[in-house]
Amino acid sequence: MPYISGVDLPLLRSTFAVVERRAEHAVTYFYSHLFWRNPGVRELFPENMVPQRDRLFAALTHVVTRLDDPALPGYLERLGRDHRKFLATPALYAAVGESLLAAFAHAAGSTWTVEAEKSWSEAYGLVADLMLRGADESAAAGEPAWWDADVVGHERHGDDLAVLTLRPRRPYPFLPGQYAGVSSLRVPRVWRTYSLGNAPREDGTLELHVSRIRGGAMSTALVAGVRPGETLRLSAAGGAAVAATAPGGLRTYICAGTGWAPVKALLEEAAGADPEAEGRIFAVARSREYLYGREELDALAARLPGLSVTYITSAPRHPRDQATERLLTALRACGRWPDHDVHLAGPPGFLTEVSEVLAELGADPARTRHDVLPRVGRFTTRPASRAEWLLEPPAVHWHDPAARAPGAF
Ligand SMILES: NC(=O)C1=CN([C@@H]2O[C@H](COP(=O)(O)OP(=O)(O)OC[C@H]3O[C@@H](n4cnc5c(N)ncnc54)[C@H](O)[C@@H]3O)[C@@H](O)[C@H]2O)C=CC1
Repeated sequence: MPYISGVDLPLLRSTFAVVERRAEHAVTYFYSHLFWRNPGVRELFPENMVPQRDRLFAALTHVVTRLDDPALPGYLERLGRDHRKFLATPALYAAVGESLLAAFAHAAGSTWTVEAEKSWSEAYGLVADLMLRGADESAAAGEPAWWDADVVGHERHGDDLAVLTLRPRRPYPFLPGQYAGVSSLRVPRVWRTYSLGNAPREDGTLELHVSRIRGGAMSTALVAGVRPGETLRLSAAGGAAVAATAPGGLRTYICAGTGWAPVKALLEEAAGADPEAEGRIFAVARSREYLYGREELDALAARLPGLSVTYITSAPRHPRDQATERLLTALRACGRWPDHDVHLAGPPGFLTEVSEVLAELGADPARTRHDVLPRVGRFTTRPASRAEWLLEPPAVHWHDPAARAPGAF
């Protein structure tokens, strides 16, 4: 049963299938319409609109393919709560709805009937209402739209890596293994997610581990620009890769690059709550110079003597991904995979490759935990038909705020 009554779901999906095939065209029309009709709105969006364009259709696809999913209202309420950081007002939701329908009408051509328009208008209204309800509830609970956090430490590890220490100005609730949206005035209105690199501390400080991405404005600003004394913004912590292994349970932690950050947080938690923990840790980096967390990992391993530690890097002058091959060889030599919880963090390609091999080795996919990471998609790589979406629904670029940290704000 669709949870949205009065909306013709098959009609909604068939018009969306037509619009999706002309996605690039529809998105260009949508933003032109939105900015032309609402001149003040352009400045709410980042300067670089290219990633934004993919995000719009990824989000729409997520909603359209799940209109009959009972989990959708909760998802939309959390999304609305998260959108407070974009300063999304009821007027903006209304303007977006108007431009979306105009763009759909334009892209759908003769398939855009009065009935289709009515169904889309009703469906958008319901989506916007649920998102606004989530935003209102979070504001009524006293949750800020974002947390200001002062940079109190900035440690460089070579040209491409930095560990930032932040002190939020008000209590920031999170669980070990979660991530936060981060924004800097150096790159206005852009938000990127980074894992929090520590378990909650008494002094409230947080670590962000940042690897500079070629051409990435935010990662470059955080690694090479930001200095102590500056202020960053954090959105509410989210992420589902947080369930700690029950005391006494076997576990394997595998991290690559700055995927060390959430694993470090989980290990800090285990060192406090479960020092007898048994299992293994694999820390992977493209070269020895990129193993920036070695001292901390050795110190944590000393507090967790039941966990073996293996460092793996590519051989000198070998490609970055040789480290993954070496890791997979090491994982194949390990036993008892069905008995282990596996905590994984690292680049998306790494997660895909390692998860597949772990499943072949007998690890339980339900006990293999990692964040849902965005696929870097362009229109050209988007599935072309509804059948393809069903086989391989595109991942949503917005982070999944499903597992927010509990607590007072
Ligand atoms: N919560 C999480 O899961 C976190 C994920 N990350 C992700 O990690 C990445 C950071 O990258 P860096 O620290 O620069 O790591 P990196 O680019 O130096 O990669 C580290 C290692 O991962 C493996 N790897 C990388 N790309 C691969 C691919 N496509 N296929 C197979 N193996 C691959 C290689 O062995 C490489 O040596 C970002 O993509 C970020 O999104 C970062 C922090 C937390």
